Amino acid sequence: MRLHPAVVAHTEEVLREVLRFTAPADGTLSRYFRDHPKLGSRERNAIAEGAYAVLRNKPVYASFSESGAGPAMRRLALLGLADTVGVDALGGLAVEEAEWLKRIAQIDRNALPAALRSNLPQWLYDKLVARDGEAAALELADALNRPAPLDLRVNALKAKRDDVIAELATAPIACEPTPYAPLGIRIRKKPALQNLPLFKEGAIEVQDEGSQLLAQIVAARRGEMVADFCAGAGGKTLALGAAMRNTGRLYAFDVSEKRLSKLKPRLARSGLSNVHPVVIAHENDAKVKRLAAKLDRVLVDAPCSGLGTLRRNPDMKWRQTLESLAELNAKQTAILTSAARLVKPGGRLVYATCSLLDEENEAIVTQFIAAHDDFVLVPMRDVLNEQKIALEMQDYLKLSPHLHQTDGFFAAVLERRK
Ligand SMILES: C[S@@+](CC[C@H](N)C(=O)[O-])C[C@H]1O[C@@H](n2cnc3c(N)ncnc32)[C@H](O)[C@@H]1O
Repeated sequence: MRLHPAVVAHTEEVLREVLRFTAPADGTLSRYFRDHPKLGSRERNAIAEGAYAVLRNKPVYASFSESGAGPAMRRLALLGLADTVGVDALGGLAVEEAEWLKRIAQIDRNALPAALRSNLPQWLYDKLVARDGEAAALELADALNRPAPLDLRVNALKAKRDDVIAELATAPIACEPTPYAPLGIRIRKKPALQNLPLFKEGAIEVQDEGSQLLAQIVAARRGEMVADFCAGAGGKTLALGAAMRNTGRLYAFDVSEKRLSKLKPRLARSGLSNVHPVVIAHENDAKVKRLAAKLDRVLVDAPCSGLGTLRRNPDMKWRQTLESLAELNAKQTAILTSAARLVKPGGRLVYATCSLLDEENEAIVTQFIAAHDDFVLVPMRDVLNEQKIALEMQDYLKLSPHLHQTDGFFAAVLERRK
């Protein structure tokens, strides 16, 4: 069945806002749908998919839309929709539009110049090519430009992975265990989970496998004192709290009250009572300082460019610049330095980002170790061995979508000397 002809106009309208890049695209889309309550779920999906395709493929679409007729935004919307829902599903196309889309479909995209085909901003493409070479950079770009699957984490306090997979199968939701994370489940489609008893009862949470692995390498144990320094909406906090079997004390710090408030309903579902969310003014807040040298584990999931999550947030690549990167680097160093003070002798500090860039990752850690001789790097291969995770790594955890089918993540484990 064809989509309502208004879908193209809605996609055009939402793109006009999204492409200003003044706010995250997911928020803009949610607001748009709230303002247009009459749109059905099929239409909403098509509009969102179409708009995301434009964000993913903006440079290639811009070159395609040099041909064709009609308003530029409509051409972009048509390209996005044609690539996702397909031309045949689109209602209300003018004859010349349908013919133009057919001509575009014949173009061999692999024959386009490499930088254009990467669909990355030039500065980012140049950085990746300089580091990895053109072939690897293109492979990475290609994986980053595809939608991600939906990963779940099973809450070990409430269920077992095999039982959850069996229950999902009855829904019916086709899924499989994730290859590396012991509690992960991967779903290829995007079913609505909110109404499933498994979700309502807190047996499952949405969390990328890479993010689950980050929480696991923190290796928080029963009865320990732990801080998730940049907890946000608590994706990793929930995994840490469950790993601690709901014992000990887990502080969830963040400067954003709004983000931290999103942790509350998730905590209620999870059944965790060992988590203490604390809004802090900045990384040197007195609430942080009084925990100096008291904690067994501190996770710094630092604010970063988010370029490892382009599969889910394709607008990030257009919202980051070399200037914003430099600002982030200063913040990352400041937060890591302050969080380090909380670690007790023999305790561990984990620095993590969802960035793919060395300057937000290795460079921050190397600089930190050079300035703090009381911390030593624990090679990631040892940490992964301890945790029985079958991943080949050297000193650091470096996950990327083209190699591990996860979002891009980085992590380093540092131990405070006794
Ligand atoms: C990568 S996000 C955290 C995501 C979260 N850990 C999760 O797994 O869902 C980084 C977080 O750092 C927070 N942040 C920024 N500056 C901070 C600071 N100075 N101290 C603590 N948190 C900060 C941001 O508000 C944001 O929520």
